[in-house]
Amino acid sequence: MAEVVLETQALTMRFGGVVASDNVNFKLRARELRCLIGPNGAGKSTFFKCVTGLLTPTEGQVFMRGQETTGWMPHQIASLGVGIKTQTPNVMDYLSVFENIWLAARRFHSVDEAKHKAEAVIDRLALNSIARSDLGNLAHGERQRVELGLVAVGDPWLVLLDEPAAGMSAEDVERMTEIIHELTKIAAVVIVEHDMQFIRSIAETVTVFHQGAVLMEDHVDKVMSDETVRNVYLGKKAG
Ligand SMILES: Nc1ncnc2c1ncn2[C@@H]1O[C@H](COP(=O)(O)OP(=O)(O)OP(=O)(O)O)[C@@H](O)[C@H]1O
Repeated sequence: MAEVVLETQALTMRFGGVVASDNVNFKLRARELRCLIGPNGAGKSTFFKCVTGLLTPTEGQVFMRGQETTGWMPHQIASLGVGIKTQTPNVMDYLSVFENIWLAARRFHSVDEAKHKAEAVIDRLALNSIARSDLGNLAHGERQRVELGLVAVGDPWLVLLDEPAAGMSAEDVERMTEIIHELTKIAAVVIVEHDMQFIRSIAETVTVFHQGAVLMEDHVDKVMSDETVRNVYLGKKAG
C-alpha cells in the first residue's frame, strides 16, 4: 500500500465551549485525492487550519510523512514540500503571472532553475496567453489557476486546497478539474469544497464532517446516496 503522507490522531480543536474539530482520525496516502465535505459549521475549515498550521489544535497530533507537525507554522509545513492554498490569496496584483510564479519558485530554486520551473508550470496550467498580464487584471477563474501554479511550482508531494472552485464558472471548474487530476500524478491532494458538481467530477473517496467529527468516509457515490449524509447535508444542498 502507498505511504501515508498525512495523518491526524484524535485531532481536537475547541473554541471555548464549541468543539469545532472533534477527535478526528484521518489518513491520506501518496497521490490520493480526497475531498472534505459537510454542511456549514461542520468543522472542515477548522480541520484544514489545524493541518496547515493556521491553528494549533487543542489536543491530538498531525503527522506528514511520519514527521510530527503539530503546532508548526504554515511556512515550516510548506518547507517540507507541502503546497497550501488558503482562501486568502498570497499573490501580488501589480506583478505579472510569470513574475508571481517565478517569485514562488525562487523559494525553492536558484534564479535560473526558478525561471525554468515557472515556465514549465505556466505551460502545464495553460497560462501562456496571460503569462505577461498583471494579476490585478485577471478574471477570477484565471487568478485561481495562477494560485494553483504557485502551489505546483514547489513540486509538492502533498497539496492542501481550501475551496479552489469557489465562485468559478462551469468552464473554469472544468479546467480546474483537469489541473487537479494533473497534480495527483505527483502529489496527494486534499480539497475542502462546497461545489457538489466539482466534487462529483474529481473525487473518489470523500470524508464527510458533521459537528466537528467524521461522519462517514467512502466512495463519493456511496456517500451521496447515504441517507444519514443526505439528512445532515445533501438533502438540503444537493437537491
Ligand atoms: N475562530 C473561531 N472562534 C470561535 N468559533 C469558531 C471559530 N472558527 C470556527 N468556529 C466554530 O467552529 C465550528 C466549525 O466551524 P468551521 O468554520 O470549521 O466549519 P466549516 O465546516 O468549515 O463551515 P463552512 O462550510 O461554513 O466554512 C462552527 O460552529 C464555528 O462557528
